[in-house]
Amino acid sequence: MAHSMNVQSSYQLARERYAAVGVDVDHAIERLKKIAISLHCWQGDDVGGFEGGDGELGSGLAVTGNYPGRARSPEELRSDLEMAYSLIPGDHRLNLHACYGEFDGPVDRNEIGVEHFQGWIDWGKSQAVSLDFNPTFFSHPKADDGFTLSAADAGIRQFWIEHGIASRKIAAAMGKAQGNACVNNFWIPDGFKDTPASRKNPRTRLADSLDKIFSDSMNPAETLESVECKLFGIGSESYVVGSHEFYMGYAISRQKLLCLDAGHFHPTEGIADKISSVLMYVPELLLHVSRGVRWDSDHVVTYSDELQAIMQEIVRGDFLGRVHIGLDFFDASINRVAAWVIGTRNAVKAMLAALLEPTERLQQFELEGNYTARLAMMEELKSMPFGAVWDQYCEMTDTPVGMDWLAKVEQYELDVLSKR
Ligand SMILES: C[C@H](O)[C@H](O)[C@@H](O)C(=O)CO
Ligand SMILES: [Mn+2]
Repeated sequence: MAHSMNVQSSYQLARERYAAVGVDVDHAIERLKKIAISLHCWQGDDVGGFEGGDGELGSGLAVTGNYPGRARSPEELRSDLEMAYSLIPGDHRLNLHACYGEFDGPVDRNEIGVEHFQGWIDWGKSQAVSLDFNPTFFSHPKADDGFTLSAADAGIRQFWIEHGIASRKIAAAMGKAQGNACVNNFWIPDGFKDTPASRKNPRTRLADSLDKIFSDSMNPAETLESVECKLFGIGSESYVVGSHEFYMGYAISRQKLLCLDAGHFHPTEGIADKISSVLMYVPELLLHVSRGVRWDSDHVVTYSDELQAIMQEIVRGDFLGRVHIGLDFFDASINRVAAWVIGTRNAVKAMLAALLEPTERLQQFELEGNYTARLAMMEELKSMPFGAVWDQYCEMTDTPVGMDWLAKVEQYELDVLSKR
C-alpha cells in the first residue's frame, strides 16, 4: 500500500514537471498502451524449435550458456511466455518461427501447413496475443552447405521456395484468425566463408527465388512481408548474399517491408538513423531490436543510447503506424524468462521516454535555427522524473513495479524451470 502511495504521489509530481515543458503525460501513456512489441519465441529454448531433430543450431547463429530450464515443448514455451507477459506492462505480440510448429511425426519444411500452428493460433486467441511469423531457413540438412534460396542447386532452391510459400499461407491464416496483420519475416543465412568468385550469381538467384515465393499478392490486412539483411555470420564472414543494399533495393522495388536488425551492421553502426531514410521508400519497417557486443551476439536488450535513439526516431518521425517492433536476442547464460522480461521492459521503457519528449517544441527550436535551446532541452529531459511515470505505468497495468518482477521469476524458476 505504502509502495502504491509513493508511486502515485511521485507520479503526480512528475506529471506537473512534464506539463511545465509542454508534455501531456496521460496522453503519452495512452499512446504507449497501443504499442505492441513482438516477443521472439526463440529466447525461450535457445533457437531449438520442436521438429524433433538434434536441435543443433547452425547457419551462422550461436547461443552461448547452459542455464537450466530451457523450454522443451510448446506447452513449456507457452507457460514461460505467459509468465513473461504477466511481468511486462502492456499487450504484446509473439514472433514465432516455423520450426516451432507442432508436428506429430516428421514433416519437412516444405510440407508445413496451418494445421501445425493451430495450437499457437488457439493459444494466441486465449491469451489475446497476436502472432508474427518467420519461415525457418536454418538448422536443416538442406541448409548445411550454407545456401538456401540462392543455392546453385535448383533442387535446393526449389525446396526452400516451397518453404517460403508454405510460410506465407500460415502467416495469412494467423492474420485472418487474429484480425490484424501477421508480419512474416524472411531471413536466410546464405553466404561464403571466403572471397566469392561471383558476388552477382547468388544475388541473382536470390531475387529470382524471392520473386517466385512472392508471386501471388496477399491481403495486407492479414499478412505483411519483410526481408532481413545481414552483414556477416559465422561461416559467412566474407560475403552474405542478402546484404543491406540487396534487400533495400528488393524491398523498395517490390514494396515489401525491410527488416533492420540492430545487430546486423558494423559494430558501431546504429539503425536509428536508417529509419527515416528507409521509410522514404518502403511502406513499413520491421525492427529486430537486439544488442550486438563486438559482433551480432544477440545480447539481451539493455536501456542503451542506441535503444533510446531507435524509439526517439520512431516517435520524432511520427512513424508509429509504420514501424513494427520485434525483439531478437538469445541468451542461455541467464534465466530465459528474465531475459525476455528485461529486454522487453527496456524496449517499452525506452518507448515511454520517447513519448515523453516535447517533440513539437524541439522541432520548433530546430526550425527557428535555435540549436542552443534544442540542445539545452534535450539535455534537461535526460534528468526529468521519467522513472515515476514508468512506475505508474507498471502499476496501472497490473505489472510489478521496479525489481518486484524478479521475485516472481525466481519463484517460477524454483517451482517450474528447475524441475525440467
Ligand atoms: C532466429 C532469427 O530468425 C534470426 O535471429 C534472424 O532474425 C537473425 O537475426 C539472424 O541473424
Ligand atoms: Mn534478426
